[in-house]
Amino acid sequence: MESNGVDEQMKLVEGAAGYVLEDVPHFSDYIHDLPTYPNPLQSNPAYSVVRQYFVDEDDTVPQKIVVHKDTPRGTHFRRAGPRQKVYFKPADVRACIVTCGGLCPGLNTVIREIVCGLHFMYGVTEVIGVDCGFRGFYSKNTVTLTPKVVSDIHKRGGTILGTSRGGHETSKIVDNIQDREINQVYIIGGDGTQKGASAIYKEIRRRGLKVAVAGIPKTIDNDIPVIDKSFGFDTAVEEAQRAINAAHVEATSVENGIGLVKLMGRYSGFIAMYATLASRDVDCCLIPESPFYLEGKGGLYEFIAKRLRENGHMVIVIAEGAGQDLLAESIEQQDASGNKLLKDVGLWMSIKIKEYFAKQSKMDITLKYIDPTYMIRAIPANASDNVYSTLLAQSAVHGAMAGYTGFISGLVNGRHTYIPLNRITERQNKVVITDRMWARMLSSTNQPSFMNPPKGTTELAD
Ligand SMILES: Nc1ncnc2c1ncn2[C@@H]1O[C@H](COP(=O)(O)OP(=O)(O)OP(=O)(O)O)[C@@H](O)[C@H]1O
Ligand SMILES: O=P(O)(O)OC[C@H]1O[C@](O)(CO)[C@@H](O)[C@@H]1O
Ligand SMILES: [Mg+2]
Repeated sequence: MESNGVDEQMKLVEGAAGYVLEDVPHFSDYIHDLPTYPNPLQSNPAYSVVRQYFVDEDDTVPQKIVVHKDTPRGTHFRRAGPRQKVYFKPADVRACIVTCGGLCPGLNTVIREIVCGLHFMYGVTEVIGVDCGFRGFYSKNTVTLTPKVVSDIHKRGGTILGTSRGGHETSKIVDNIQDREINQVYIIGGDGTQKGASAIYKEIRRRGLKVAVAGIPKTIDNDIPVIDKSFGFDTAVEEAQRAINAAHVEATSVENGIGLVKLMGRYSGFIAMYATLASRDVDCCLIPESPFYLEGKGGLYEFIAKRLRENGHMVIVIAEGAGQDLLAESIEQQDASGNKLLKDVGLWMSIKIKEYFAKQSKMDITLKYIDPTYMIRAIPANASDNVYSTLLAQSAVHGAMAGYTGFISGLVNGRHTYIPLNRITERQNKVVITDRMWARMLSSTNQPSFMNPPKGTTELAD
């Protein structure tokens, strides 16, 4: 295999039969003659007995696992896990952890397992937590993190470090990293955060510092590409069921009852789609990727009337980013990170539906609007997300100790991998409405496809 490095962000290795490894940066790419040390896990009583515990340097994971006999082998990512050699003496490591962006179940588990992984697997004792996101590097104090401090934080929602949006000033952050003599930076956050991590990595590399930057992607919206799913997503979907159940109970307890539930999902409707598929009680699921309209043939009002005539009740799930184009207010607002601030489509829709049926006077409806938005992300991770978060954190620790940098720890086709930061920040993951999953969802609800809005439909311009 021959290295074909394109620039510091694209490190491609090509092999026979169209094999491509999208490799992650390593200290040795820009600092020469660094000493290495045997991995302390070799003498760890828990791990020393494991056969083949260390990952073979040549192990890679394919991005596409469905292939045809003549297709090229395609893109691969480096397999995560401990290496025989490490690039840090444990006593020299000074690590820091920061959490940014919105909350997500599992954040505390990731923090806990970075601290415990460094401590128990590698004998690293100096770990600090940065208070309240990126801006905490230069405007806040740090907290000392030990296994004792983090021992039961995985049972709590939120992040013990605090989080924030905005406030990313790359050179001030890197100055601070240098001043504090930090040499491993663990950055937990969504797409915005990982763009910030990428900027920090580039500046560190420009200054020629031996500082590893490891990202752990976090997003309940599941909007980060390449990875199978984000930690916390399953917990959020599970919690969303409780709101949908309540909406169903309310709707079935009255004549012509409608339960309307708004779920998170700014640009991607994964939570709404999976919660709908899981529940089987939902009659209509509306997401940002699939435009809809209210009036006329094939519209939402017509469908609601039909379902109420057939079943006497219905449940609608709407992702917060759906139908934003239909709302009247026009001034677009942004949060501190530059994300679009959404209008409350759930409240708007509940008013529109009530007004429509009141005007029609053919059917008396009772609509209950449930907005569990923050409840689905402010809870602790469920069991499977706890295990998943633990493995992501441990992979990040193994990668940083092995001298990798500018990478995220992510699951690809069920295998833990290291993915270059630029690969996950170049686009957002979205529900593809021409894929089978959306078709499965449509066939479970039997809702209209909203593909053919009648000409002159007022809601489209309303
Ligand atoms: N392009 C960028 N370059 C540098 N920093 C960025 C960039 N975009 C966002 N950030 C920083 O990353 C942090 C988090 O970003 P943001 O608020 O968008 O959340 P996020 O990580 O995308 O998580 P969520 O999915 O919850 O929105 C903020 O401090 C923000 O300033
Ligand atoms: O109100 P906040 O915390 O700024 O964030 C809300 C956004 O964060 C997310 O939960 C993503 O983390 C989105 O679903 C939501 O739009
Ligand atoms: Mg984001």
